[in-house]
Amino acid sequence: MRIDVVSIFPEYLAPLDVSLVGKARAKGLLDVRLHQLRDQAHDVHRTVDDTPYGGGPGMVMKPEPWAAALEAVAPPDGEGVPRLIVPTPSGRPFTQELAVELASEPWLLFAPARYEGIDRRVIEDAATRMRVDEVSIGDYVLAGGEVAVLVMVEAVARLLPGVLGNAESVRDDSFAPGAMANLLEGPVYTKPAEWRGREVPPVLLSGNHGAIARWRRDQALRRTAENRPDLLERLTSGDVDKHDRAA
Ligand SMILES: NC(=O)c1ccno1
Repeated sequence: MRIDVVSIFPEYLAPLDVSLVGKARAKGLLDVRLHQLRDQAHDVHRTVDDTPYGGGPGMVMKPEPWAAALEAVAPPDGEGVPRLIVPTPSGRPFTQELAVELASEPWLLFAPARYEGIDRRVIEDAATRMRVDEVSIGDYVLAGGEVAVLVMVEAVARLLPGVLGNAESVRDDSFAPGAMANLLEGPVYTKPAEWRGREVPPVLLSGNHGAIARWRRDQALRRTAENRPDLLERLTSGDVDKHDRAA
């Protein structure tokens, strides 16, 4: 997978050099390229923003530098077309399901905005050439989209074959498609079996895989009921025993 990020703060994406994503890049599983938006602003101050039409606070990111930056990354007559992801509080929710979908894309291009956002015409113009998703990582406002890019790149990269040491752990993720869809992951334990007077649940030491699986699902249902009752509403009645729902 190729990932391009255009930003006025490409240094904000430095964490993509370390840990899981850094190792994936070193293994050649991920090709991450960072681009400075200001390189496409040719006035003496390399200006990328201006006052908003219609008035109001803040500044809006100008269309010309962004259009030039996106076309420099993905020339209209070039080979292949990226999927453009624009982080914004007003976007569709970023979910594990969307992360799985994006992990199947060969090329993602992220356009994190600063200020009050990017002139709308940039999105409309790009949509004539590539798929554009405006995506929110949560119901809050950040100073810029770079942090959202870090979140999305990590969530997507860990799903790529060969990135995680144990591909099985993706299957049991919270929200993972399949058995865990709409369920939070339950508690986890490791050695020692007793620590500060607290014992590991005996079922986890039993070696009874069926009982362990049932216990884990029960714990997932309980944690979901406690922390995200809204998710339980999405589960079909067949998934959740009435007793568990009331738990
Ligand atoms: N909530 C978000 O995804 C976001 C992106 C930029 N600012 O906030």
